Formats: sequence, structure tokens, C-alpha cells
Amino acid sequence: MSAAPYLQIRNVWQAYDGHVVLERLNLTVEEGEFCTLVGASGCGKSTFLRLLLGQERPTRGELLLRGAPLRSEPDASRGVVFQRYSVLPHLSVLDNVAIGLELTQAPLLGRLFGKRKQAARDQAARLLERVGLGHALHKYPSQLSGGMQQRLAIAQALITRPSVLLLDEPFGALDPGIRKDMHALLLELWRETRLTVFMVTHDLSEGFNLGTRLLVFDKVRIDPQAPQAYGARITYDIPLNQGRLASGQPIASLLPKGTPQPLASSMEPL
Ligand SMILES: Nc1ncnc2c1ncn2[C@@H]1O[C@H](COP(=O)(O)OP(=O)(O)OP(=O)(O)O)[C@@H](O)[C@H]1O
Repeated sequence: MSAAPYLQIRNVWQAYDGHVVLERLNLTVEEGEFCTLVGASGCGKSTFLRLLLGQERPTRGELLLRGAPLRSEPDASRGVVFQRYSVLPHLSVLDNVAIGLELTQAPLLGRLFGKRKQAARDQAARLLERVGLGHALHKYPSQLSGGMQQRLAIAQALITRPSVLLLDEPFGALDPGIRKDMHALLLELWRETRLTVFMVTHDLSEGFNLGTRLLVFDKVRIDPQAPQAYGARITYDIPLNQGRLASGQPIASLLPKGTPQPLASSMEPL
């Protein structure tokens, strides 16, 4: 008997007070795929990410992870990065990342003490080093550039070692040069971790360059008399950059010489 697919979206609909946003979504995604999501503004891409995150339940249909219903609340298995405001302004860079470990390892108090606290801080510092923020551990988010803030948001999302990473236009507010650096970083991290990624972008070339699969959301049915009666569907599902999936190469052979240590070794067992 073959194993259940990693993620299955089965006939999912989402509507708010009769306003149908998404309709008849059917999708199977294998572990380690990098899906980029594009579509007109307001067609429901972020709504789809919220369903994957477990922030919302679908009006109809089901989302299955390895054959079992996806947990209906956000948890450490899913990391998320938004275009802005992912990081906590009142915490230092180091604390912004270490807190993810404190909250998962000490869910009641939300704080660790003694050696465990130190271990969490060391682990967070190594990951921050990996994303290029080793020099900024004690700064606050307001003291960082936009690109550095998004590096921090990515580290924050990855510290709990999620198996799915959800990115909602994470580089939308960055300058083109900085975006390129962030693309390289994201691809490196994805290759190291073999995470399953869903990334919303308005930039088609970003979608084509980064993804192993491009999902286009669009409304197929439109009724001018009742514009909210129909939602968007996935109208194109385009395989891309498939060689990256097949390579399975360890990161050390993919990274240029002198690159900081691979993420896998920055993320010790909890
Ligand atoms: N909680 C909600 N209650 C009511 N309507 C909602 C809710 N969440 C989303 N919507 C509506 O669903 C539609 C899709 O919104 P969504 O943010 O998912 O689109 P999007 O494709 O991500 O847009 P953009 O590309 O502009 O970010 C919008 O019309 C929005 O107003």
C-alpha cells in the first residue's frame, strides 16, 4: 500500500458571509516542494495560507497532512513570515528568535531557566549567524534595515524546525538588490532543510525563479450581477526547476566555499 501524500487539499472552499473567496481547490503537494503562489490582488492567496497555517478552517472540504486532518491551530510545525510586522519590536534580535524555543519548550511559563535557557540562546545565535545576523544579536528590530528584518523573520520562523514554511510576500517591501540576496538565502535554507514551502508573491519572475511549482489563482466564473458568488481556483499548476528537487545533494556541496555552517547543524535536537 502506498503512503498517503504529504499534503492534500480536497475540494476546499472558503467563504465569508456569502462572499466566496476560494472554490474547489484540489491539490496534492509532496514533502520538500517549493510552491510559489501568484494571482490578482484580492483573489485569496493569503486566505489559502491562513488555511494551511490552521488560522482558519475551510467552509467546505478538507486539508490533510499525511492523510490526517491538518491541525486546526497554528503550531511549531508551521513557520510563517509576512511582508512586514513578523518580528517583535520590543525584543532584541536574539530574544526574537530564542523566544520561539522558550514558548515551545516551556509552553506554560513561556520561559526557560538556567542551562536550558542558555542552550536555547546558543541555538538561536547559531541560526542568526547562519542567516547573516551574527553581528546584530543585541540590536532591536527598529535598528535593522528592511532586509535584515526579513532575515530575522525567517530565523524566527525556522527556529522551531517547522516542516512547512509559509511566506506571504516576504520580500515585497525590499529593494531589488536586497531581494536577490534574500532569494539566494531562502533557496539555500530550503535546500538545507528540505522544508515544504508555500510562498505568495506578486513578482512573477520571483515565482518562476524560486519555485519548483507555480500555482496560479484566478476566478474562472464571474457573474457581474453577483461578483461575490464565485471564488478563485488554481487555474495553472506549472512544474519548474525540477532538477532542484531531484538533486537531494547535501548542502555542503551546493554552497559556495566559505559559506557559514549549514542550517542543519545550527538546529540541534530540542
Ligand atoms: N476574515 C475575513 N472576513 C471577510 N472577508 C475576508 C476575510 N479574509 C479575507 N477576506 C476577503 O477575501 C478576499 C481575498 O483576500 P486575500 O487577502 O486572501 O487576497 P490576496 O490574494 O492575498 O490579496 P493580495 O494579493 O492583495 O494580498 C478579499 O476580498 C478579502 O476582503
